[in-house]
This record gives sequence, structure tokens and C-alpha cells, in this order.
Amino acid sequence: MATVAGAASPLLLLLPSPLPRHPLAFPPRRAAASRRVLLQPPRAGRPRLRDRPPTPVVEEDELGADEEDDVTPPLRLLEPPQEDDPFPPEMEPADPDFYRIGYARMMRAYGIEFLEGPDGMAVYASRDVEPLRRARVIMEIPLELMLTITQKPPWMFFPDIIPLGHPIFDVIESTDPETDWDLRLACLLLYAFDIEDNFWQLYGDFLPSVDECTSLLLAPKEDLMELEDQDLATKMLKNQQRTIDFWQKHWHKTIPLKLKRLAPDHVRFLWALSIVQSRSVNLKLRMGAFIQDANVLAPYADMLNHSPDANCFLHWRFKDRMLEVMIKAGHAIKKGDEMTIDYMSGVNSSFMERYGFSSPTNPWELLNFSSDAKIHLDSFLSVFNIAGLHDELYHNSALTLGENTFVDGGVVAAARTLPTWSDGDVPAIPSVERKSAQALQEECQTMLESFSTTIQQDQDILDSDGHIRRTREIAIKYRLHRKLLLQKIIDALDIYQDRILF
Ligand SMILES: C[S@@+](CC[C@H](N)C(=O)[O-])C[C@H]1O[C@@H](n2cnc3c(N)ncnc32)[C@H](O)[C@@H]1O
Repeated sequence: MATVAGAASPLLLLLPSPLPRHPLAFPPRRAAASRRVLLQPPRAGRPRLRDRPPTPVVEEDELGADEEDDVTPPLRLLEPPQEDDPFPPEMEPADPDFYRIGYARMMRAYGIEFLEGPDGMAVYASRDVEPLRRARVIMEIPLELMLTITQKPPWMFFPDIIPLGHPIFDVIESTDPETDWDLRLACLLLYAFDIEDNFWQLYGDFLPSVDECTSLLLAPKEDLMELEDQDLATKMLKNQQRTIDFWQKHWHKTIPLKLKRLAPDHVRFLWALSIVQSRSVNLKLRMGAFIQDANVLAPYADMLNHSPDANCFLHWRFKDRMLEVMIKAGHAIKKGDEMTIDYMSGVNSSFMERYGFSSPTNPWELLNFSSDAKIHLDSFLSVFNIAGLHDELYHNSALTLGENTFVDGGVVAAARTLPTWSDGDVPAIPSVERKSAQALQEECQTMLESFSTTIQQDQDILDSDGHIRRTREIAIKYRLHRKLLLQKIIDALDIYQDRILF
């Protein structure tokens, strides 16, 4: 397995040498391909170019509740002392950490490695971690390595890399900060790529290329049709059009070269927007006395994949403006475990719209049943050892013994999406329950048959040796995942009928 450890760091280029080599440094651009060792062999026609180490909402400190969260250094401490204006003797020494801000701070990581996995680059534990009473930091990313744009006017971006008068400034200024956060961040990202030796110019080599990106913004119409979800396909076509309209409006023929070269064609802009949508996080930043909601691209943390049972979360450390990735308290980690965060609680179509992936075991997935049949909620939950209320259904897989791995996010989704009833202590009548379960199974079967392909046919397409475009692959997976969930619900209703108590 390839790790990024021991390679030369693009960060070093930003720093006055000599500096110690960072253990998590990425390989330089030219070496990237040769250092690659994959967990899975690369598929024909789609070489992975990267040894690369989100979008999720950051859990931030309760303001004022954290000991660390109290110092925003007063601005005057930023000013170098003037000869005729010495510091008054009573002035406190400045927090030395504050002066380390700038490109002098590097990303730090502990006990993890960045590896290629089945879902692209991902973060894995490089050692065991005992369950802890408190969350433990595994990555620290300083503010100055992140690209940040505030959501509300007066908008601010950070780092302040755009010189006054550069036309990209006006392009960003023309957007609506409330609705166009992604267009704005894409402009900032494209600009950062254009600055010689800027961190992002180097980090860009570790981002997925146009061919590797899973975003449906890059999907041709024929791939969108493979989704077999008209609503999602229409939405994505609209999103593509919005992006192309924006690009055409600002990248017309008469613009200066310094703007033109940022996105010479609309595909470049669509790609930048895909990167921003699939890798940014929302963050509350404290700017002096103000709290600002901001959209942020956080390098390295953006290599974390999603899981609804994530073992990590993101945390903004106000004191020294660090984004931390932390292991959740109480989680035991084994060497080789994937470290994940929870991007959001949403249905597969929402994940597809923003990130370009879906899951057959997404516990939040929903189906529309039209039948009047209902099964008894508590009986269904108790058969599968699921607890909780409708929006917080919970299955403790640690209690599941040995061979019984049937219960997964798909069964939790079944409990959430099946039409159910519950009436105080009124018990279920088994014969009525069985009839209802069968009616719901029939409806699932009808939904399955409404697709143009079967589960087997989809699997055959995905397993075939020929080259398959990334966006076609994820579109086929999306409809397959829906079918797998329908099949899972049918199987769960079989088990329910067998095990219902009377
Ligand atoms: C924030 S990035 C994570 C790093 C990414 N795997 C990479 O290769 O750079 C988000 C992207 O990772 C992939 N991804 C994340 N979580 C996933 C999951 N649970 N299943 C499949 N793909 C996932 C999707 O392509 C998504 O757009």
C-alpha cells in the first residue's frame, strides 16, 4: 500500500528552507504516479493519477464554552512595533502561536495514512487506538492552507490572494453570496491554481481529474438517463446549465488573458465546481467580534470519505484557527480501519446531487409506497433489534452475533420508509400483519419490475471488463442501489413474517 509518508512536501515550497520534512508530505507532482500502490488494481482505461490523501458541516465549539476558544488576538498586535511608538510596559506578550500563522504552519497528522481505496483516496488508521473518554485529534489543518469564502455580505475570502483590480474579483463580486457559494469558491479555487507555487497549485495534483470525478455535473445526458430517476436527471441538467450560463457570461471572448486562462473552457469550470461541491465544508468563523458562516475547502480533511456510522468528526479550533479532524470519544480504532466523517443525513439522490455516490445501505433512504397496507412499527423494530424514534433509528451491530449480519443500514431504511402503524399498547395481530407485509412485498416487486434492467444485468455491466465512464458507472450504481434496497425490504418482510410474535 502506498503511503504519502516520507515524500517531499509541496508545503515545503511555501516555507523558508531548511525545514524538517513533514511525515505526511505528499510526493511531488512528477513522482505521484510512480508512487501509487492501490488497494484495488486500477481499472482499465481509468488510471489513478494520485497518491492523494468534505462537505459536511463542522461541529464547532460552543462559543465561550471551550477553554481554548477565547482569544482572538487584538488587531493591534498584528502591527509591527514602531520605533517612536514602543509597546507600553503593561502590554501582554502576544500569543506566540499567532505569529506562527502564515505559511509557516503546516498540516499535521497523527496515526493515519492516505491510501487509494474502493471509493477513491481515503484516510486509514496506521495504528490501533483504544476507545477514549475524550475525542482525539488525528489531523490539524491551519486556516491559511484552506480556501474560505464567507456566505453573507460583506463577503470576505481567505487567504487574501486576489490582488485588487484582478477581474476574477469582479466575477466573484457579481454572484449572490446567499445562493452562489459554490460558484464563488470555484472562482477562488481556479484563481489559486493559477498562482505560481501556491499551495493549491500543488495540492491540485492530488484532486480527482475530470475523468476521475464522480460528480454528475460532468455527466453527459446519456449517463443521466442511466439513473432512471427523472427528477434527479432534470435537476442535474439544470445545475449543469446554471454552471455553463455562468461561465459563458464571464468567460466571453473579450476578457483579459489572466481571467481567460483560469477556465479556458466550460469543462474546466464544471470540474472546479464539482470539486468545490463535493469537498467543501461549512464552518462558523470568528472574525474579530463577528461570527461568519463560511464555505471552506480544507485540504487533507477533504480526503475523508462519508459514512453514516462515522468514527471521526471535524472541529474548528478558534484559538489558533485550526481545523481539527478528531476520532469520536468511545470509538476503538484498529490499524487499517477507514477513518470517515458523516457528510449529512440524506437520501441517495441528495448524495448523488452533491457528491456523486449512493449506497444500498443508506439508513436515510426513502421509497414512496402507495398501498394502504401498514405493518406494526414496534414489532418490526423488535424483530430486527432496532431501537429509537423514527428519525433516530439505531441498530447496535456490536450486539449482532456471528453469522447474523442481515441487519444493516438497508433494514434501518426499511423501518423508516415502510408504511407503519403504532397505537399505544395495542398489539399486532399476526394474520393481519402477514397480509400487510405481503401487500408491501408485492409493491416492492412492482417497483423492481419498473426498472429497465435487473439487479443481475446492472451487476454484469459494472463487472464487465470494458472501459466504463465514471459518471455512467455511478449512475448505474445509483439505480442498482435502489433495487438492492427494494430486494432487502422484500427479504426483511419475509423474516418479519417468520418471526412476528403472537
Ligand atoms: C470529500 S471527497 C473524499 C475523498 C475522495 N474519495 C477522493 O478520492 O479524493 C468526496 C468524494 O469521495 C467519494 N466518496 C466519499 N464517501 C463515499 C462513500 N461512502 N461511497 C462512495 N464514494 C464516496 C465520492 O466520490 C465523493 O464525491
